[in-house]
Amino acid sequence: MDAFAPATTAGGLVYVSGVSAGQAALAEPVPGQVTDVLRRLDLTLLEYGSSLTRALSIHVQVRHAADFAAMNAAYARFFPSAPPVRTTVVAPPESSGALVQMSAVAAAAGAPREVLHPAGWPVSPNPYSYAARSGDLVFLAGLVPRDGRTNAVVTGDLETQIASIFCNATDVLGAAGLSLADVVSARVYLTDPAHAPAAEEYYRRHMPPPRPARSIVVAALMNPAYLVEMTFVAMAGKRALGFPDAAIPDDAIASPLMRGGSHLFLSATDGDYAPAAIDAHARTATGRLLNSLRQAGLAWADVADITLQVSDAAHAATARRAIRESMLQPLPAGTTLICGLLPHDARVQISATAVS
Ligand SMILES: C=C(N)C(=O)O
Repeated sequence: MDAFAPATTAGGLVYVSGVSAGQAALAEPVPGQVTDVLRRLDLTLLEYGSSLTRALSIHVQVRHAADFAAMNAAYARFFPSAPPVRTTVVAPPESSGALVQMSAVAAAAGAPREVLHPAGWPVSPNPYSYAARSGDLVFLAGLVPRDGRTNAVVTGDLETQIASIFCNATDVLGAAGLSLADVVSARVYLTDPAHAPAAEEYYRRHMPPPRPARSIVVAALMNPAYLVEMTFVAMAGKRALGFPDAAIPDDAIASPLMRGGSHLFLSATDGDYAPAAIDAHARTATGRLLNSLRQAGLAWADVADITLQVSDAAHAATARRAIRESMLQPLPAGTTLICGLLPHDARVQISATAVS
């Protein structure tokens, strides 16, 4: 019983669930697996009336940071021009032989697609664009502490690194005529949970309230010097709270649900805390998500895509089964991310995108 559909179409976008290489390619090294995964994404997108060339955003999980260069070389062959934005983190795909897992969001048939580049910036050293727009929705690449104007890696403490990410984000959003006040969704990847308080303090000072829906997890990144990566989605001039009646305090780190036009972004909901059983964690997280949807006048059927964050690969199948048992058809697309969670005693978290 799977909790995720292979893909869903909603609001002019196709959401494709996370996939690893098929059985026949699992014995291959990284280039063969990357090629197989991208072909599988393409086939699914074609079935849903889109294609890999119309991808807006790809999320990549690699098992070993040492495979980054080989992953990039194989990946680049699929995108000779105008590649989608991309976020890459070190996270073990669930299947034991898999070295890489990817999920995608693409423009549906007939929907516009355009990549954007900040004025004066050199091209990215890796095969991804910095921003991709479809209609009013703008996806940003996972931004790392690398000065976009020079491609120099920014070392230093967490505050220095986040400052460089916010500076890059300002330039990239500017290329779309947007600002940080238009961000509807943020995903934060920290390499060390001890950095969370400093990251939250900087984020609170620089992200204008009401702050976007957000998830924050712990994962290693592609360059050992990086302490943080952030992925934003923005919506031109249409950001609004998902629950218009709910007062969100100005110091709240995230809004539970942020609307951008017809798209709704739900912050990651926690399950129970250790030592509860994993299925209880997953049911609680699903219940909280459903509650947020109901408060916004939405239902499970409006969910297009979910990210299931679990603290251990051993929890993934149990969590998915419990989610599947607590929800109704139709199934959303989904990705499982095995990573460190915050707070440290969380075991399961779920974030989602819905379309009304
Ligand atoms: C830094 C990235 N966004 C990447 O390599 O995907």
